[in-house]
Amino acid sequence: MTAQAPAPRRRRSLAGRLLRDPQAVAAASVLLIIVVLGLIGPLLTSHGPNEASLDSINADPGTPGYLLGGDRSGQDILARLLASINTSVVSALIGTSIALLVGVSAGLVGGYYDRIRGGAEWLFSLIMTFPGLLLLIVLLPLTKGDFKVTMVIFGVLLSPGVYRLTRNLVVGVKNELFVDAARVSGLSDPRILRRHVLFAVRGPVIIATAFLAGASIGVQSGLSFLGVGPATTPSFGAMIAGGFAELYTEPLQFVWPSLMLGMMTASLVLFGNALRDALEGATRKPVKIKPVRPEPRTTGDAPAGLLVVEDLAIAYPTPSGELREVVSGVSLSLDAGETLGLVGESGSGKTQTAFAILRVLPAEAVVTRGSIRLDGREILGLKEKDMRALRGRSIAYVPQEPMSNLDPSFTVGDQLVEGLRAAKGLSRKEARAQALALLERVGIAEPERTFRCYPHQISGGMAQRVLIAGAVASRPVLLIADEPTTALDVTVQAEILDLLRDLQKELGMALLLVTHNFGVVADICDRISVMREGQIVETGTALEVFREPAHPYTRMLLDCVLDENTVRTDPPPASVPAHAEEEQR
Ligand SMILES: Nc1ncnc2c1ncn2[C@@H]1O[C@H](COP(=O)(O)OP(=O)(O)OP(=O)(O)O)[C@@H](O)[C@H]1O
Repeated sequence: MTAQAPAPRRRRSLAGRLLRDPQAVAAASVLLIIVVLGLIGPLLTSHGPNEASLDSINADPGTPGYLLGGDRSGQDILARLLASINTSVVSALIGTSIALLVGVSAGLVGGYYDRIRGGAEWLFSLIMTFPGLLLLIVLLPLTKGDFKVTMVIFGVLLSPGVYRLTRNLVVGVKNELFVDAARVSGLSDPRILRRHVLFAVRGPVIIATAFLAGASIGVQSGLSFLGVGPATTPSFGAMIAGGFAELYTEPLQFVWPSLMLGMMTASLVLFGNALRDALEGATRKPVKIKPVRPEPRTTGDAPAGLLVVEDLAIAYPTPSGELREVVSGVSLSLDAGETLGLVGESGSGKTQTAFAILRVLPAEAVVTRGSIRLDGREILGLKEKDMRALRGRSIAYVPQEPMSNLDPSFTVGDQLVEGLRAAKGLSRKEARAQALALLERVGIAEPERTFRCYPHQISGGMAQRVLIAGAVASRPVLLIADEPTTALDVTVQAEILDLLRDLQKELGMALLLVTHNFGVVADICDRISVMREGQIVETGTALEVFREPAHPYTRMLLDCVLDENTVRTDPPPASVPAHAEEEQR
């Protein structure tokens, strides 16, 4: 039986992903309708936005020729509203383009060339010190209140944010191998920047664009609300200011422009969020699965055992929103006091299976089907409170990287005592005595001294012994050890395996040993399950699997294990230096 590689899934285009997102579709539709209304504004109204008539001062909505009524200057509210859309759109286009042009170009160059970065940092820090809105008001004599010139300046004021975003992204990708490869292949720097670096950083910059557009519209409206700029420029801000004055008598004059401004900026922000999800991949809420109730055992052939995993499947959402299975239908069982080796190459899903049993999978992981029973009790679907009671008591865990699993801020003793008190409700004194006894039991020569040490003061092997001491403290029925020796010296590896085997016998624990190394399982495991691409391809007793591996993948893994026959026996060439010969011996 050979496991089939999953067929590659086609990745949807950005437009395709946006079209499937209701938020993106709704926000883009609202924006499109508003922009089109602005463009065809002259066709929808019989008056120009600046045309005033004494007869139409505060005209009621529905007055012939004044669908939304007249304002306090006798101007058509609808005509001004539609013309204000155009002012906003032009403001957004100018402000965003200038910010992107200045910020992205400087960010690309500043991020790529270290020698230019210092000057660029200084310049953009200087720009950031200017108080934006105030500066735009102070520059009024220069801009003559023209909103287009004002937006050019505002674009420059927005550029430091874009510069920093781009610079950080470029610094992150410029040492990637694909950029080195482009350099080695003889591409010029400008071409590398345009083709490889800009392409790699485009996502966050595109997302920022929607927010820059919203900011430009907001500032243009804010300035015209304050009366900066000629009254002949139709703007939501000026309309809101006018409506404010008539708030109590003609509240609708205030409502229309506020509503339109709110809809435009909210749609831009929502569209920006949808763009981010589409480009960077949204994190799905983890799907809660219903616990699989154990079937009543009428026939007696249902698998029994301390730990029974049946048809377990774990998946992760991909950026396109589809689920990718990393564990597909794993079944295994472990009796009390038994040792099962879960073996497979890197990425085969061993750790994911172990994490599912411990119920510590990342939040984005989705258990799509299956059942995990410990002593007949279904673990999937168990309340987190109940699961916490199991973890560290009935099920314990020994990790791969002992050093990174000890908190550097606390002594070894503090960490053991804390764990013991939480698990067994002991007094500080009792917990200390037990911790010292445990340290001695796991083979630490000077328990008192180690108890007072911080993690950086002990070796990796000692740290692993400390973690094993903590794991077995509450006499768990199941110990899961995930590559417990991978990070250790070869000599220490054997000692740690011996310790695990001794403790397992002494305490009668079941041991699930996750490893990629057949050598490790050879002398410690009763049974072996071989995993490949998320599936178990073979299970058997250690003897069966080593003597007669049934699956070609198992045979391949076994062939990778070095034995005496693979050691070179031919004499070293004459040119090998003496010290190298010494080492070979
Ligand atoms: N947070 C995650 N998001 C998406 N995929 C993940 C995540 N964590 C793990 N995977 C994927 O799950 C698959 C199985 O990973 P797992 O860590 O179980 O492998 P493993 O067999 O334990 O290998 P190793 O010995 O290298 O840890 C891998 O393809 C990995 O890329």
